[in-house]
Amino acid sequence: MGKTKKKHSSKNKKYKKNIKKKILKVLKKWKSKQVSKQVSKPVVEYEPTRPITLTGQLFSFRDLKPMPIPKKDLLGKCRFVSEFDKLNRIGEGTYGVVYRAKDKKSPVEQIVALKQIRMENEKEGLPISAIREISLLFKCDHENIVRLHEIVVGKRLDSIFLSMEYCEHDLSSLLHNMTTAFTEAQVKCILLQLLKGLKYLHSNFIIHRDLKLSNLLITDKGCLKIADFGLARLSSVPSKKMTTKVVTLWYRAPEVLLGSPMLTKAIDMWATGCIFAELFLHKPLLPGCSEMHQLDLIFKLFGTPNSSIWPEFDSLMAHKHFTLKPQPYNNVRSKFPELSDVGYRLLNFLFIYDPSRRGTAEESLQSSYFTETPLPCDPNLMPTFPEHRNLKSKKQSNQPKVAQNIPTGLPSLMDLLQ
Ligand SMILES: Nc1ncnc2c1ncn2[C@@H]1O[C@H](COP(=O)(O)OP(=O)(O)OP(=O)(O)O)[C@@H](O)[C@H]1O
Repeated sequence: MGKTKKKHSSKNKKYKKNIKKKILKVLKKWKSKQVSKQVSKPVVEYEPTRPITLTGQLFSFRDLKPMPIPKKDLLGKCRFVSEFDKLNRIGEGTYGVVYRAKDKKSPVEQIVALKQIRMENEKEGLPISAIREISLLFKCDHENIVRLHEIVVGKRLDSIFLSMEYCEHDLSSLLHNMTTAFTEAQVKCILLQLLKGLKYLHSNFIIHRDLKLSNLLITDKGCLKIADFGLARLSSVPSKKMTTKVVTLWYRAPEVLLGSPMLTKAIDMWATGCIFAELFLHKPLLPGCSEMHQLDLIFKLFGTPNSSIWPEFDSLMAHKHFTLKPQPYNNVRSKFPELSDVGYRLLNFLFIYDPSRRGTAEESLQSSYFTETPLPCDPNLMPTFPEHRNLKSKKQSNQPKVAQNIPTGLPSLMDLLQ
């Protein structure tokens, strides 16, 4: 009995082993068929002649299921820059050269701005400023924010361009070339559009961090566009620590100059105050030539702050090795004798020392400055200066650039999200 039982069980084992082997064989065959199907028929067509895929994998073999790529992520299909005719160079900044170019493939004449990313000192890929600019601009959809059409590539791996909507002027060169100042109705029109753009950015938790006249573009239809998002960041609630070396000196808020670790959207509002004043005066309000000089100019104009008007002030000053000359008065009124009382109130609202009390874009838009005469002019009635664009071959920015502490190399995801 015992012998026959043993015989049976060993037969069973052999039988099971054989079946297992067969199943495995069939499975293997089936799997390899699936893989070859995937290879010969990718879900996304990919032209091998195009050198760059800015997005990750095209499809995954892991689960043998194709991964559809959302249309907006099809950066692997970047067009070549040779599909554009470069017409002329229109600007040059710290992070790249900008060209006016014509899209040869567009059925209607389309002029774009091509900003070439400067890669000279980059050893590890795209600079962080470019990655920030691309990721934030792709998120934005507002008429007062410059539109990023697409990423365009050159033959070399390191030639990458942003193709953006073309704007006739930037406010810095426009102001530089104008013989007479903007009228108050025009100043209001520009300020209103800037505040609308900022309201959109701030409600999407984006802080621009480098607002200045040369980063405000104007189309030939008088529409203002906020540009240059190379320093912009996503803010978080509560606000995170950010590098303090942001915003070109003349537009830099006092909390940035004093090294506050918590930088908020209020730094954009201080810069907006400086821009408002500059448009009105036709010259920069606070043209400092060093950080100390900048602070000195601010305190002279707005009075020396103290902890009763700005609670954070004493703790910020505790680590400073300089003392302040007391200046008890706010001298703004004497600088703007022609500004109405409401206009003056709005200006002071943007220059409140305490960032948590400084005017926001949303609040400023409610100011009756925009409903009293002269009313803001219609953007279509803004002057167009076609001749000025040609005058501007190089960026005329004479603002001192203080080193902006920007790390180079490929950013981590955290960097992008900070
Ligand atoms: N979309 C555009 N249309 C027309 N001109 C543009 C456009 N984008 C940029 N420019 C011009 O190019 C100049 C430099 O562009 P941008 O500010 O984006 O470069 P950047 O290297 O980031 O400059 P920055 O040194 O100010 O950080 C602008 O001041 C403007 O004159």
